[in-house]
Amino acid sequence: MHKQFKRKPQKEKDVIITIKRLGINGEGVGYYKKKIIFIPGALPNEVVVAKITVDKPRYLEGELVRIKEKSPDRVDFPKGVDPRIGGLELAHLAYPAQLAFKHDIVVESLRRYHPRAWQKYKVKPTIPAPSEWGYRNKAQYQIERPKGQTKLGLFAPNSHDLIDLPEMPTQSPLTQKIERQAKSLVDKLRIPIANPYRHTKGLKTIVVREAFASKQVQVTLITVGHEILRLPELAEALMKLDHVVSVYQNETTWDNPQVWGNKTEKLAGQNQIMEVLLDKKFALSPRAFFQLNPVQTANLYQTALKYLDLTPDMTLIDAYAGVGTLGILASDFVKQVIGIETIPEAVADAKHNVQLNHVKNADYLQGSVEKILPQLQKSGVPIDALIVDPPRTGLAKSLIKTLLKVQPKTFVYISCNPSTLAQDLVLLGEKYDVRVIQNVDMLPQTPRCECVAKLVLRDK
Ligand SMILES: C[S@@+](CC[C@H](N)C(=O)[O-])C[C@H]1O[C@@H](n2cnc3c(N)ncnc32)[C@H](O)[C@@H]1O
Repeated sequence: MHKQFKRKPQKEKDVIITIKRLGINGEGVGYYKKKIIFIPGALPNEVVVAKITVDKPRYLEGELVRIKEKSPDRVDFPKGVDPRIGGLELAHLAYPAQLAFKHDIVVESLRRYHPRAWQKYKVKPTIPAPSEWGYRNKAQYQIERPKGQTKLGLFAPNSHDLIDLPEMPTQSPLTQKIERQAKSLVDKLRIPIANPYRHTKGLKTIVVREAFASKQVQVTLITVGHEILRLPELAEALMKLDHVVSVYQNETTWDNPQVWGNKTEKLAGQNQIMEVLLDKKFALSPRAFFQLNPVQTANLYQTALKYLDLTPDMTLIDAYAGVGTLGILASDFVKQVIGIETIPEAVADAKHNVQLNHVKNADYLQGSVEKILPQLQKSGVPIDALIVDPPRTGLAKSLIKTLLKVQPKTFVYISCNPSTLAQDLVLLGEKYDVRVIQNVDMLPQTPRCECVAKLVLRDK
């Protein structure tokens, strides 16, 4: 008999762990036989029973079985909500402790990469979100039809389990309602659904975005393939729902690892939906980035504008501009704004938003900041003030080199990833000191951070 069959199956043993801290993904971190172990759902100072699920040379992963000693910061997970859903990693932690955790994550990132004089940085307490629940303006649900039954929802992490119409307490109620209604219409019209196993054409994802100020809703139907049976009828039916004013199709392919494909086409209604922030209007088309928590975005932008110390003689570069939000808000306080953004639709929205707000001193350029900023410098544009708001990957090394040459006098860095922020500050530390970092909680119940750092040129 093969050796494998002679051995008795080893029963997985439960282990007892004292949780020391939270990891960057919000999981409890402890040690078992000197090896680090990550246990989602466990909290600092708790003693828990866990089952080891992953055993790698450098770390372990465990599943929480039972809490032996409970943290005073533990709160009940929202009732009726599937705990496997992503985006609720901290929903079992009291909100003040979530804010403290987000502050500590920033300090830990600084400690890890130790940019010059980091101990002197003032890392301010996290600004709480006005609402801890119902704040998300966008729902992006996947669609499948196993055994003829339509399912629309979110995948449980690391699985092919699609949780159908999940109760999602951080999502705005209107976006959830439209997703539910969209599912019924897809079902009624028997719209073909893209099959992930057979790689067939059809509907793959339904994105619902709400502009909080106007209550206008835009629905984007992401499809594999272009010609999908009865899709125009679905668009018409969606337009009849309350609040829906715009329906688009975005086309993707099975080999695209991103949710969104490159081709976007309007099927019905308006081109954009209208959001309002700090008394300025922002028209949004489907692929343009917009913060997920519009109410808290006002606090984020006000912090950034305050740290910029703008004066009327300055030229401000709004780098990674999205639909032009920060530049348009800053335009009242400077001589000129130049925005830079890669996505053509976002640039078109930014230009449109400049006109909507009767702004006369702002223009938006399409392309990468890495390419366009050196061109602006060469053509003699004075780069007095700079705001960067990059994706999670942070700034490209080539851009940092350019910035160290250009040396804008006032410089604000908005970051959604404290780890890349700290790494970029190491390089920027050659010329810049950091005065203050303000964390703004954009996404309660998640471990995600958003920080605003104020950089000042060091006196030689
Ligand atoms: C985090 S969003 C910030 C958008 C905007 N500042 C806001 O607050 O709404 C980052 C934006 O940068 C754009 N982007 C990503 N890489 C870029 C690059 N290399 N150059 C210019 N824009 C880029 C993305 O398309 C996205 O709109």
